[in-house]
Amino acid sequence: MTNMRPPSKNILLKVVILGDGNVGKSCLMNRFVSNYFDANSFHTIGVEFLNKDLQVDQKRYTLQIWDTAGQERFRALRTPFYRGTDICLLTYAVNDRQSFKALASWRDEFLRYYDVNPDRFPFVVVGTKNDLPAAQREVPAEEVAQWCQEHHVAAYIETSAKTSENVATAFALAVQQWQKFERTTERELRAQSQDTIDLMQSVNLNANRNRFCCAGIGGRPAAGLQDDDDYPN
Ligand SMILES: Nc1nc2c(ncn2[C@@H]2O[C@H](COP(=O)(O)OP(=O)(O)OP(=O)(O)O)[C@@H](O)[C@H]2O)c(=O)[nH]1
Repeated sequence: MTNMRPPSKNILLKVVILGDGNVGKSCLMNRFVSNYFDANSFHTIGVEFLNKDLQVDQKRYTLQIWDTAGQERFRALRTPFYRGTDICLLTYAVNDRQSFKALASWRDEFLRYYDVNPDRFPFVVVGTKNDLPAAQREVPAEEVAQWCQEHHVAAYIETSAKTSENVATAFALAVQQWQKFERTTERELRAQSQDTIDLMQSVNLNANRNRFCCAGIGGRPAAGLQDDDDYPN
């Protein structure tokens, strides 16, 4: 019995990373999963995924991280993988204004292929290449914060796959956003099931009333419905 492993209690979450080509999506994933940085990373073709276990707020998760190809010509290869996503990271590079401007179209593309309510889905904006000198920065943090506010994205973080700064924090933040929406959904489901129970109670009351009614019209009700107190012999 010593080699029996306890069942895994990890919650599996599918995380998709989107953003323009060259912003650093593959490097972000590789730094997080393998603690590795490739200064000559090649373009991704289609999608690639890696798993990584993570503990957030005393809960254990397995993140299934999908790194997608940012180049337009690979659109048809990446979009079939959007369905079933739990968390979407929208990435841009702090030294590439165009990649920041493209965030809205990445979000739109995601929503076109995975029909979820954008206001209730954990999108997280991730700035990459935060290690670059200030003189190369093309996207001020305040502008990103404003974009997030306008698009109802609650979380934004800048990272560097090169130095590791904020990489693990970005994924933990993303899980926390997921937890937030999950808790809201759970609360609503609980409230709904409470309503259902109340509804069932009123249905039962009606059922009792019908039973008396049937007895009055047609004599004795069917055997299964009879209550000895109500129908004395
Ligand atoms: N300075 C710096 N360079 C980075 C960082 N992350 C990635 N890079 C570089 O940016 C280039 C592109 O990185 P990738 O991770 O391949 O970019 P990608 O977004 O996956 O690109 P596609 O596969 O074409 O979508 C590579 O030369 C990386 O070395 C970073 O944090 N800092």
